[in-house]
Amino acid sequence: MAVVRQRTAQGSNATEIEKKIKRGNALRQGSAWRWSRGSVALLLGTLSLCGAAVWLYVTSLDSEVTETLVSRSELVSPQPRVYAIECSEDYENYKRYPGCTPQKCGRAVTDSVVTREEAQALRRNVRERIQAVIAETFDLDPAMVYLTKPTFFSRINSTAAKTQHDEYWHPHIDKVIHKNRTVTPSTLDKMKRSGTFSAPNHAKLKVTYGSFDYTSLLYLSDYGSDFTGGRFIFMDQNGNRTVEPRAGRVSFFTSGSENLHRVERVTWGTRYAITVSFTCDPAHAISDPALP
Ligand SMILES: O=C(O)CCC(=O)C(=O)O
Ligand SMILES: [Fe+2]
Repeated sequence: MAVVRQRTAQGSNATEIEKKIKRGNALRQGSAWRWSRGSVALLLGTLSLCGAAVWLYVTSLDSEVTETLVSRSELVSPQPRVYAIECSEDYENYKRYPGCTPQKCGRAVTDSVVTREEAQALRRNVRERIQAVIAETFDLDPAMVYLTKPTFFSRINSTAAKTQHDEYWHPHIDKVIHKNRTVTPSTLDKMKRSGTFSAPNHAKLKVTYGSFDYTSLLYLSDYGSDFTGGRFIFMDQNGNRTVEPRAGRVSFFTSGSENLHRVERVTWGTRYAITVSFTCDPAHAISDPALP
């Protein structure tokens, strides 16, 4: 009897132990499951945080951009895409040259004047073709529109600017402003509204180039794949409008304060462009520079 009882006791002990083991296993499995679910959630949380940080970084590179006029991937051909805008009052302060001084103002972009291959090869006759498309777009006599200086090649990367002229990201207008005359009230108003007015900017506005009347830019590299940042930004009263560089793209505009602009800082890679400028004043005309 005693033996049986002992056996029974042993048997019931074994069952208890088995149960405990099973309970222990179940608990361990449960906590392992909870643990792995927790890790997945943590991983997902971290990934989404990283994603959000990257997105914030990319979008904050230039959060002022409100509209892209022409994106890198578009091909504007055969006709230029023209955005007409009202001419600023500046022109009233300058001598008017019939057949050249802007009567209609605006900005335009074309990918068909220079091919990507030609942009890469920097062919000589680029100037005539740009001059022709400007004359056609703004109803000018091409013979009355002269190449002027500076017409230059620019190479921009993310290294620090060496001189003030390398600080291409400041808002500016290309047409010269006489030393003792300040920008027109409407330009100032535009700058104040867009939050870009500051004393140094104001000073810079007085020291841009010579007597540009039409500015053109021939881009030699692609936004997004050759470099990041570096979009061209028109700073309008009601928002900013960008042109994304693309090899072979020619962007051109009247050089008055109707076209206040800047270039975003280049954050990666190298951006190549040629600024080709035109004047109406024969006194500021130059002959074709030899291209490299
Ligand atoms: O390179 C550009 O897109 C614009 C440069 C510019 O604004 C200028 O040369 O005045
Ligand atoms: Fe400019």
